[in-house]
Amino acid sequence: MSASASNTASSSHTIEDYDLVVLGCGEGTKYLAWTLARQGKRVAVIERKWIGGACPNMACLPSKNIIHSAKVASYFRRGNEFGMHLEAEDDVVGAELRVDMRTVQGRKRRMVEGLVQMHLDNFSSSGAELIMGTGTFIAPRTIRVDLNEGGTRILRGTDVVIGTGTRASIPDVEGLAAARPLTHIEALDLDELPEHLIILGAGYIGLELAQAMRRLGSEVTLIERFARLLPSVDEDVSAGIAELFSEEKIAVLTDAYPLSVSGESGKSVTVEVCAYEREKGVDHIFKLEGTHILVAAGRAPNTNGLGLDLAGVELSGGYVRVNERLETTAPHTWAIGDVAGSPKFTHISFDDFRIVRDNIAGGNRVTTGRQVPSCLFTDPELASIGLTESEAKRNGIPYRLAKIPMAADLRTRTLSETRGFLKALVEADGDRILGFTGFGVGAGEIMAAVQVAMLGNLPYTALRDAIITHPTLCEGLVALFSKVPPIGKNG
Ligand SMILES: Cc1cc2nc3c(=O)[nH]c(=O)nc-3n(C[C@H](O)[C@H](O)[C@H](O)COP(=O)(O)OP(=O)(O)OC[C@H]3O[C@@H](n4cnc5c(N)ncnc54)[C@H](O)[C@@H]3O)c2cc1C
Ligand SMILES: NC(=O)c1ccc[n+]([C@@H]2O[C@H](COP(=O)([O-])OP(=O)(O)OC[C@H]3O[C@@H](n4cnc5c(N)ncnc54)[C@H](O)[C@@H]3O)[C@@H](O)[C@H]2O)c1
Repeated sequence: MSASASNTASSSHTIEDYDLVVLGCGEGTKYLAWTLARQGKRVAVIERKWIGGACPNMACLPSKNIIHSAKVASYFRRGNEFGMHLEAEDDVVGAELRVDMRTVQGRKRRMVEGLVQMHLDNFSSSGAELIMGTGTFIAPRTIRVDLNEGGTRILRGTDVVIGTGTRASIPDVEGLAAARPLTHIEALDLDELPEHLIILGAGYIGLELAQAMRRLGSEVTLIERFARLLPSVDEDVSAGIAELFSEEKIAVLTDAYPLSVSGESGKSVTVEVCAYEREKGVDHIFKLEGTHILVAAGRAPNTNGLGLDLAGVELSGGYVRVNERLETTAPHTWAIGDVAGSPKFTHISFDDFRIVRDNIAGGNRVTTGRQVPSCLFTDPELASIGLTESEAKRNGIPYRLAKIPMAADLRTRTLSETRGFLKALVEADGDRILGFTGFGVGAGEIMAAVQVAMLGNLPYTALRDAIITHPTLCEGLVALFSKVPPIGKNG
C-alpha cells in the first residue's frame, strides 16, 4: 500500500503519511500492524534486522528448540532406564553420546526460516508494509528510516508505536567486553559445542541455557551474585533447581561475581571471580578457566539514539515512560513490550498489543491488575502465577497453603519424571486462589488450568471437585487442591 506524500521534511525528502507507524517488529507491534492493516488502515513497520522480533529469531522459540534437542540428549543418556540399547553398545550409560551441533542448529534454523516466512505472509495478506531499516525520530510522530538497502525515507503516523525491545546488558567488568562474550544470540547459534562454558548470571537465560548446553555435552559453570539461584522465587523452588543442577553436574557459584576477564571467548577465557563464603564471612578470589563466556546478566532497553527527545517521549530508568494505557508522554505515541518496561515476556508484549489496539480505537484498556504468568523452561519447568509464598509472607498476606510432590500426580510416574512439586495459595478466610507455583514436568501446561480458574474467579473447590481425565498431568490439581487445609488451619 503506498502512502500519500503530504509535505516535505527537507529539500530532498518527502514525508510519507500513514495511519500507524511502528518502530520495531516485535511481538506486540507486529500484531498491532497486521490488525490495523486488516481494518483498512495505512500501516508501516520499521525493522532493522529481525522479521518478527526477538521471540521467533533469537529468543523464546530458538531457545526452546535447542532445549528440546537437549532433552532428547538426556533421553539418550537415560536409554538403559527405558530398556533402550544401541546395537553397537551394550551399556548405553557408559557409551559416549556424540552430539552433532550442526544438525541441532539445522533443525532450529529450519524452524526459524519457517517462522520468518509465516511473518512475511502475514505482512502480504494484511497489507501492512514492512520497511527494513533503522528508525530514528526527527520530530513528534515522525521517523527517518535509514534503509538497509541504502537511502532514507521519512514517515509520519497519525499514531506511532515504539516497540524496540531490549538487548543483553554487558556488566562493566574489566576485560569483559574485550573478551567478546557470547550473548544469547550467539550462544543459540553455535555450530560447535563449547568445551567449558562460563555463564555470567543465573536468571532465566542463564538457567535455561546452562542446562541445555550441559546436556548437549559442555562443561558449564554459572556465576551468580546473589546467595541463591533465582532469588525472587520461593526458597523451596530455588533449592529444587540447585539440586537438579548439582545432579546434572552444572557447577554453580553463588554469592559470586567477576572482578576481571581476560582472553577471548571461543578460544580461552580466564575469569577472576570473587566469591563470598557465607559461613565464614570471607571473600575468596580465584581464577576460573573456560573456553567461552556467555553474558546473561539482565537486559538493557533499546532507547539510545532513537531521538526520543525530538518526539517528546520521556524515559524512566532508560525505558520509555508510559501510563497504564501504554501512552508515552507524547500525544498519539505509544510503547509496547520490553522497551515500555512491561514484564519481559512475549505473552505480555502480546497483551500490550491488545491494550494499545483498543485504546487507539477510543477504548480504555489498562495494564494494571493483569495476570503475569511465567514459565522457566528448565527440565522440569518452573511455572508461576499470582502470589508466591514468599511474597505473601513478605507482605503479611494471610493464606492457606497446599503442596504436593509431583510423584502424587500419577502421570509423572508413567513418565519417570517425578521430580518437584506443585503448590497453591488460597485465601485464609475464603476459597479464592491467590497463586500457584509448579516445579515439575509440564508445569507450564498445568498452570494454565489454574490460571483459567483464577480468571473466572472460581473457588479452589471447583478444581478440587472437577473430573479431570486420568492419567493427565492436570489431574494432579485434584490432589493439590484436596490438600488445602480447612479455614483457620494453615498447613
Ligand atoms: C534467550 C531468550 C529467551 C526468551 N524466552 C522467552 C520465553 O520462553 N517466553 C517468553 O514469554 N519470553 C521469553 N523471552 C523474552 C521475550 O523474548 C521478550 O520479552 C519479547 O521478545 C519482547 O518483545 P518486544 O515486543 O518487546 O520486542 P522485541 O521482540 O525485542 O522486538 C524489538 C524489535 O525492534 C527492533 N529495533 C530496535 N531498534 C530499532 C530501530 N531503531 N529501528 C528499527 N528496528 C529496531 C529490533 O531489531 C527488534 O526486532 C526470552 C528472551 C530471551 C533473550
Ligand atoms: N522462559 C522465559 O520466559 C524467559 C527465558 C529467557 C529470558 N526471559 C526474559 O528475559 C529476561 C532477561 O533474562 P536474563 O537471564 O538476562 O536476566 P535476569 O534478570 O532474569 O537474570 C540476570 C541474573 O544475572 C545476575 N547478575 C547480573 N549481573 C551480575 C554480575 N555482575 N555478576 C554475577 N551475577 C550477575 C542477576 O543477579 C540475575 O540473577 C528475563 O527477566 C525474562 O523476563 C524469559
